Order: sequence, then C-alpha cells, then structure tokens
Amino acid sequence: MLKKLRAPPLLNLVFANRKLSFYDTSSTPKTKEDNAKLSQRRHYSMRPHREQEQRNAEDVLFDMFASEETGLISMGKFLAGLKTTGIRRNDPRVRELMDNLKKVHKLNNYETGSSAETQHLNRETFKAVVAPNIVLIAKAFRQQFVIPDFTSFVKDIEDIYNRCKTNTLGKLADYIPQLSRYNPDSWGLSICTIDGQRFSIGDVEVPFTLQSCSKPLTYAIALEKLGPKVVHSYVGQEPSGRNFNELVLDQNKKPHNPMINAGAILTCSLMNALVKPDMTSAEIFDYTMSWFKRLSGGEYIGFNNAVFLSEREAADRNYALGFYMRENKCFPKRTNLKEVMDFYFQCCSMETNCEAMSVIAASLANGGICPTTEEKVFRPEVIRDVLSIMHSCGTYDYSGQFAFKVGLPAKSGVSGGMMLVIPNVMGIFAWSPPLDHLGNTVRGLQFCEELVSMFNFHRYDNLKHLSNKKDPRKHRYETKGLSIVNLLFSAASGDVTALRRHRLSGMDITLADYDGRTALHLAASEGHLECVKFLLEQCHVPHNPKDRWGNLPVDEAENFGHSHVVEFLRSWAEKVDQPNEECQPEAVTTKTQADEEICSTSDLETSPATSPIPTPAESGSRAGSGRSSPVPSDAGSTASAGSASSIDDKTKPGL
Ligand SMILES: NC(=O)CC[C@H](N)C(=O)O
Repeated sequence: MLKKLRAPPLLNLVFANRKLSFYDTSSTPKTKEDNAKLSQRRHYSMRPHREQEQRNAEDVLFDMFASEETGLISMGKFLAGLKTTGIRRNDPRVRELMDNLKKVHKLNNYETGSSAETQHLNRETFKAVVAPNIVLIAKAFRQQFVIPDFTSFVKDIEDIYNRCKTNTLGKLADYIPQLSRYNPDSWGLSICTIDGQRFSIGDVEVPFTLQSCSKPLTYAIALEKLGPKVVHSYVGQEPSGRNFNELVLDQNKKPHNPMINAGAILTCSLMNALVKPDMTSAEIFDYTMSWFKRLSGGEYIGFNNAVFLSEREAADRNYALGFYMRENKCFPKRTNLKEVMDFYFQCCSMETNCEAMSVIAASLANGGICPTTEEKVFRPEVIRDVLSIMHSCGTYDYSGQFAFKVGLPAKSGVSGGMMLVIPNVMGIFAWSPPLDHLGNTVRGLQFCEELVSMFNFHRYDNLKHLSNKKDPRKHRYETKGLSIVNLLFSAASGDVTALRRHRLSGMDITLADYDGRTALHLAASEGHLECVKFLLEQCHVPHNPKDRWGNLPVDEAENFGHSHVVEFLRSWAEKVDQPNEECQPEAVTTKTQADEEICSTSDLETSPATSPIPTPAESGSRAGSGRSSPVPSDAGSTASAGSASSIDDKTKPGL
C-alpha cells in the first residue's frame, strides 16, 4: 500500500561554503496558496533587477527546463537534454551529479513515485545537485563542445551507418576458428569526441579481440618510455607496400614500420628488453593492459585466452618473421624470442568492444588525454608520432589509397575493427568482421570513405572557404554577424529553446541588425508570445527599442494583428515604466550605422542591458575542468562541497 504523504523533509545541502536549508518541494502537491506565492515570486522576478543579472548558470539551466506550472524541474527531462549534447549519465565527469540525485531521492523518503533520475526538484535543490559538475554541464548546454550540434551530427552518422549495413561484401578471417565464427552481420559504430560526447549504434558491446589495433598502442608505450630516437633505431617509418605479414625487411634490415606484424613483434621486443627488462612476462602483460585501460577511460579491456592459444598455434608466419629478424640482428640484446612472440599474441588477443575503442581513439585525437577521465596518458609528441605512422601505414596495403581518399590516421585489425582518429575532434571505432582482400573491414572502410565525403574531415579539406561538405565543428571564433542572424532567426521562428541557448552561451540578446531590428521586434511581429515573454521576463531586454523606421516591438505586433502580443507588451510597458522604480529602461532608439553591419542596443547604452551569463568561474564555481575541485565545507560536515558528499545525509536534521 502506498505510504501517506507526509511533510517533506528538511534538507541540508552544503555547497560552496554555504549551507542551504530548505524544504524540498519536489513531490509536494501544490496548494492554491503555494501557487499564489509562486506566481507572486514570478511577478517579482519579472522586474528588471540587478540581482537577476547576476543569476548564474545553474539558474539559467533551471529556467530552461523548469515547468512554469509547478516551478519544479524534471530531472528526466534535464538528463535527456544533457544526452542530446553527447553527455551520458554514466560519464565520470557527471558522477557527482548522479550521486547527488540518488542522495536527494533517498532523503525524500516519502513516497514519490519517481526514481532518482526522474524526480522533480525545486530551484535550490537543483542548483546544489548540479553544482559540482556545472562547468561541464554549462559547456554542454552553451554548445561549447567541439561538435556543438551533436544531435544533427549524429543523424548524419546514423544515415551513413545504415547505408553501410546493407553492404554484404567481404569474407571472415579464417586462419583461426574464433574469427571464422563471427556473425558476418555484426556491425557496430561508436564515437567519442575530445569533449567526451558519445554516440553508439549497432553491435557496440559485442566483444572482439584487438588484433592489429593493438599495434599503435604498444608502439605508443614504447615511444613514451624510450623516445622516438631509440624506437626508430630498430624499426622504420615507411609503408612496406606489401602484405601485413610479408616476410620482408627494409634496406636497412629493419621492419618497415610498427603497424605491420614484423614491426609490431619488434615493438614487443623493445617492451620486454628495454622498457621493462626486470618484469616477468605476466607483469609486462598487466603493465600493458593497464595502459590500454587508462586510454579507454576504464572501459572494457579484457583478454580472450582461446584466441591467444589459437594465435600461438597458427603462427608459422609470425614465428618465421621472428626468426628472420633474429637472423638479421633486429632485436635488442637479451631478447627472449619465445617470450616476445607470446607477448605479441597476447596483445592481439586482448578483448574489447566498440565503446571502449572509441574512447581510445578519442584519447589519440585528444593529444593523449582521455576525454572522459581527463587523465593524461601519453605526451602529445608521442601521439603525433603514432598518428603520423597510422596515417601512412594503418590500413595494410591499402594505406596509400586510404591516406588519399580519407586523409586521416586509422588502424584496422583482422577481427574487423577500424580505429579512425580525427585529430583534435574525435575518435571513431567501427567494427564489422567481413574483410576485403587486403584484410580491412568492408563496412568500416565504407563508413570512413562516406564520412569524409559528407564532412570536411579529410586532412586536406579546406576549412576556410565554403565547400559542399558539412563542417560540424565548433570554430574558435564565430562572427558576430552570423550569431545575430541565428538569434533573429530563432526569434522570428518562435524557437524559445534556441533563444535559451543563445542566452546561455552568454550572447547579448539585445543585439540589433543593420535596420535596428531586435529579437523582440521579430518575435512580436510574428506573434510569438512565448518568445516575447522569454525575452522580457528572463533576458530583461528593453521593451522599447526603435528600429530604423522608428517602430517599437509593440507597433510591429499591432501592424501584424497579434493582439495577444500587443496586450502583453502594453501591460509590460505599464509595469516597468512606473515612476520611481529602480532600473527603469529608458525609451530606446536603436541607432543603425550604415558603416557597421550590426550594432547592439546595449552597446548604445540602453538600460538595463542583458548581461552575458556569468561563466561558472565568474559565478564562483570551479574553473578549469568539468570535474569538481575541493571547496571547503561547513565545519563539522564530512562533506567537501563540490564532491558527491556535498549532499550528506549525516547533516539532515528532522529525519
Ligand atoms: N592484421 C592483423 O590483425 C594481424 C594480427 C594477427 N593476429 C596476426 O598476427 O596475424
């Protein structure tokens, strides 16, 4: 039987050195009185007031998602919104937020009928819950990630994925039974950007072995520990122009490069003899696996013993390569060839999935720093060298064509994997077992080629001049002209959500175009009451800017017959134009300047101008990263604000 509702518990939240005590109203039914108080508060909040200009990112986020009726925010909606930016609930960078949600849910130990992730919170609770991760969250909703419009990008990726799905060409590798038993229909694709935006589709959790995709990773460890000079005194940097397991060395009697079998076996010998000469084979295995794991942000890296045993069993060619290299004195002194070969087979037999590999690829795209854990795994110089070799040698004997057509560093493996790196943007991992005659995954290859024909990701695509390819990247600067076009377009089309985003991004919402037309003019002339309300109530734009013909927004609403907007604008004007009110906006004439493309009503000293949303650093939150940093907590509390324990049930009185 359902428990009776009882008075909501008093919550104590310790955050950012201040203690908040308040009632969580999340599931309390609203009485008429409550609603009246709420609307009174809202009425008050409509008045332009200095304090409101200082509202921080947490407040703006709350307003983006809160229900007008209840004054509460649905965390389900909020988390769904966060997901559209590419941030998942299990992202380590929002761990404190998720922990706080669980704690608040637990504290509300009266029957709520909702889960931790779907509960409704009031403003104060919401602010305290999101505070530890606000830097990352604000960045997400301000569209400041490398792929700002992640939803549109993902739609295009889905289209490419679906086209590749219908491609049934290629054959499974059959040199060992485990590979020949794969389902040829398996097709998975995962993306992780350098900002940790994630997208996955298809068979992304099906495990497969790393095979040749381990080669750039062991090479990276060797470079990190020994430096390029030492490593490349043993192995070259040239594409071999031959099969990946060809019994051939270059003219200096070195393996051609670390991406083919001979080169990778050589890299393994460097690990054994030079990087960790004192370690046992078991320790070197653990050591290597821990590097892979750190690169993947702790996601799935395992080991497939059956594949290892089969690899070792069916390894005549690899042993031949080993002996041939030993004969030619390729290995460092003290190399134990048997141990080296075993280590090579073990690296090929490590198990993973698309999800984990996309994070590894993203760590390579991100200069060696894992985007989800923010751990610096490799030095950027190491990554540059790894990507250079992947670019020229990563796809076997197709490498030249791949560099020509796709123009990006990649590494394929015989289990059907294709790791693609778009430096400084994202990592992609495609997995589908059927291979072409050169040993590359057919669907993976098609995906890479289609990707760069849709987006300007090819190394030599021109980013400056317009092309017929899409550019989903955020560029370091966006012209003011372009942003005002977007702002005015959002207002004219009645898109309140887009207006909210513009506001959250810190944009000056009072901007006017060449003709002195503001967002309010356009929203009013198109009859979008919601937008008009948002602009006045939340952005506090002046209600009376004049365009170059002297028209006010209210005139526009009247001209186009939107009486409900006219009514609202008139009553708003009455309210704010009362004498003796603080912060009254003056009547504004928006000057248009023939020699300037755009101007801002705030530039023209209108008052009160919309102040850009303070950055989290400005509003007292943690700067730098999306993760929390310790902030002193109240005395006696075990909580350190900004950590998951900022909501601490030890501090809850009255429960
Ligand atoms: N192309 C590959 O993925 C090669 C790895 C495989 N295990 C081999 O050594 O033959």
